Amino acid sequence: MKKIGVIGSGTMGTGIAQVFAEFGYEVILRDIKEEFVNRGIGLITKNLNKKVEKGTLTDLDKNKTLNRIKGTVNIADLKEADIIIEAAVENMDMKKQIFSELDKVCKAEAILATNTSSLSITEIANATNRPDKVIGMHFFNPVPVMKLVEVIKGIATSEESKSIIVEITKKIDKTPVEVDEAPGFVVNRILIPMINEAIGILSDGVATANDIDESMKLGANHPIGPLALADLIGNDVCLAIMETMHKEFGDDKYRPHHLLKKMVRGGFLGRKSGRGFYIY
Ligand SMILES: CC(=O)CC(=O)SCCNC(=O)CCNC(=O)[C@H](O)C(C)(C)COP(=O)(O)OP(=O)(O)OC[C@H]1O[C@@H](n2cnc3c(N)ncnc32)[C@H](O)[C@@H]1OP(=O)(O)O
Ligand SMILES: NC(=O)C1=CN([C@@H]2O[C@H](COP(=O)(O)OP(=O)(O)OC[C@H]3O[C@@H](n4cnc5c(N)ncnc54)[C@H](O)[C@@H]3O)[C@@H](O)[C@H]2O)C=CC1
Repeated sequence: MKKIGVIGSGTMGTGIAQVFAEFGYEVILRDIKEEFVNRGIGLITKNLNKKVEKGTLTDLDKNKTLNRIKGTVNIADLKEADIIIEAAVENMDMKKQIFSELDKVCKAEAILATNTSSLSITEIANATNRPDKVIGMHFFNPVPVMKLVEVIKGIATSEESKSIIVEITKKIDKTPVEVDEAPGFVVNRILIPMINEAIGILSDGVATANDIDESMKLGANHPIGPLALADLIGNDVCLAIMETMHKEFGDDKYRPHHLLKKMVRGGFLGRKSGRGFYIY
């Protein structure tokens, strides 16, 4: 069975690590600081404890799952991984830096996947000497619940790499959808401008945050409203996606709302910082 490396133990990296471990894969979870790694493993433990409380997981299986996850701050520990999934911050320069480091330490045959929400796979791949083995593997938040994985080939990604990612996506009980490289791919090109519009409605004083969210829940049957969703995703991530789409398409319909920028500048990032459109 393949060994999985995960880069970044934040919102997405912890979800990805948890799901692979639950399906029996050995996982190496890497972040830049010991405290971040521990926080990530703490989050996974909390999630698994909830399942034990609900009676959908035994204590024994919880411990087996946790034992399959090894935390590290040392990127060289990823040398044993067959597939590495990068889920660090949504910033092209950072991703290029990470992929160039991964290219040096990982096995020649290892596939380097990115969970980017909007960035060019081709550009990330160009930071490595193995662009045929670099691919987009875009999970959705919360990873343990959401079934979709967008699989995105860059200009040089091989069919073989794509097949391996499609296959492993099915093995963890997710549904892969093949998507051509384009800013924001499919889901985020629809979803994030909707969130941006909701922020505009809030800023215009048309309705309160609660009423905007209630409206979309009751009037459009969304599971949660757009502002609660922004808090779940992270306002920094939403802003980064809008900025990428704005820059890449050159179309002002993707201009990030100034209130979104203000929230991020103030550290109102959503659930992960304890405060966004709501307080947590
Ligand atoms: C930005 C990007 O690049 C891409 C993206 O991810 S965009 C964001 C995509 N995600 C969405 O749109 C999510 C929309 N929201 C939802 O689907 C739902 O609100 C939700 C699934 C998150 C929560 O569902 P809910 O009915 O509101 O709450 P709740 O009853 O507490 O949870 C439902 C189930 O999900 C589980 N769950 C909720 N949050 C979870 C989390 N963070 N981790 C693990 N499991 C979670 C709960 O444990 C519960 O499980 P059971 O059915 O086994 O009891
Ligand atoms: N939040 C969401 O709903 C979704 C986010 N994504 C994408 O996933 C990626 C991660 O997003 P989140 O988990 O939300 O971010 P986050 O901010 O919750 O976590 C990012 C983590 O990466 C770590 N990190 C930064 N540089 C690193 C490095 N060089 N090596 C290892 N770890 C490093 C940070 O310390 C942090 O713990 C981004 O590219 C984002 O666009 C994709 C789907 C959904």
